[in-house]
Amino acid sequence: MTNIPVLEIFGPTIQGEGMVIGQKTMFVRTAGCDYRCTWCDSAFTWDGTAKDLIRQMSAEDIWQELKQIGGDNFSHVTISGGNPALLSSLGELVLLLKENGVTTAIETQGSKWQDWLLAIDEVTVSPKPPSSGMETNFTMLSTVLTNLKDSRVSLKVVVFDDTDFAYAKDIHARYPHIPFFVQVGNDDVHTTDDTLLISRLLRKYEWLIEKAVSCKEMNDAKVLPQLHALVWGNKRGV
Ligand SMILES: C[S@@+](CC[C@H](N)C(=O)[O-])C[C@H]1O[C@@H](n2cnc3c(N)ncnc32)[C@H](O)[C@@H]1O
Ligand SMILES: Nc1nc2[nH]cc(C(=O)O)c2c(=O)[nH]1
Ligand code: SF4
Ligand SMILES: [Mg+2]
Repeated sequence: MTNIPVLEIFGPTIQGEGMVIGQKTMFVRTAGCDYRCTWCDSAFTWDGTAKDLIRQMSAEDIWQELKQIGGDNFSHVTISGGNPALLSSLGELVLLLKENGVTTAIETQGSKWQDWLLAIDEVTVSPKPPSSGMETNFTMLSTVLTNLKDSRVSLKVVVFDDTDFAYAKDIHARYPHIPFFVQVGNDDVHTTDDTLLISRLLRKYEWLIEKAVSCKEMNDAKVLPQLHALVWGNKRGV
């Protein structure tokens, strides 16, 4: 069945964010999202601008393309989007990767559940702070996190300002036993001026570190930049 809408397959690169930052990985980016974050760095997955690039693929098609692009140089695949948890059809891909000895990770915002999430090796759940313009459904988020209680899961909140930081504290307090990450927000996702962007992101990283180290509720949190943005700026497919 060619029923997985794919926008990008790329790598190997490194995971630039969160719980397995630095891990060599391939990426599969699916199309479509139930959110519309104001600052989304992958808005082309849902705003229509890349609709002609969407390919309806089968799990086997995706696996063949991963091998064609990555050769022998990968053993890990990250599925992102958009929101991949919109797609029940991804279960087949997750199974196929597992059968071939490939470990898997996923990026999702915790607004939807799929049973195949239980077969993913590293699940990153990233609820959205006020600056995104989105509202968190805490009932759904709690259901997702409860279902994943025996999985390797982490929470990652992108922070742009003080209000977002307060939201991040609240999320960490609600789910204290889940490894927690705050991530620098990129507020200029279109610039091609890497030098300017990188120096800005580093200043924002310093600001976020300052916030976290002076906050006792964040004693157990990890503070990270988007490593890929510091290396490649806003370039796509890295
Ligand atoms: C593009 S999203 C796709 C997966 C899923 N929809 C989600 O948001 O978790 C992947 C990750 O990028 C983060 N992200 C998106 N735009 C960002 C930005 N402008 N600055 C920093 N992180 C961003 C999201 O919060 C999420 O953790
Ligand atoms: N290198 C790299 N790391 C990432 N971590 C999360 C990404 C995403 O867009 O979901 C991403 C991405 O697009 N590239
Ligand atoms: S949930 Fe993720 S993909 Fe969807 S709009 Fe927000 S950041 Fe973008
Ligand atoms: Mg990204």
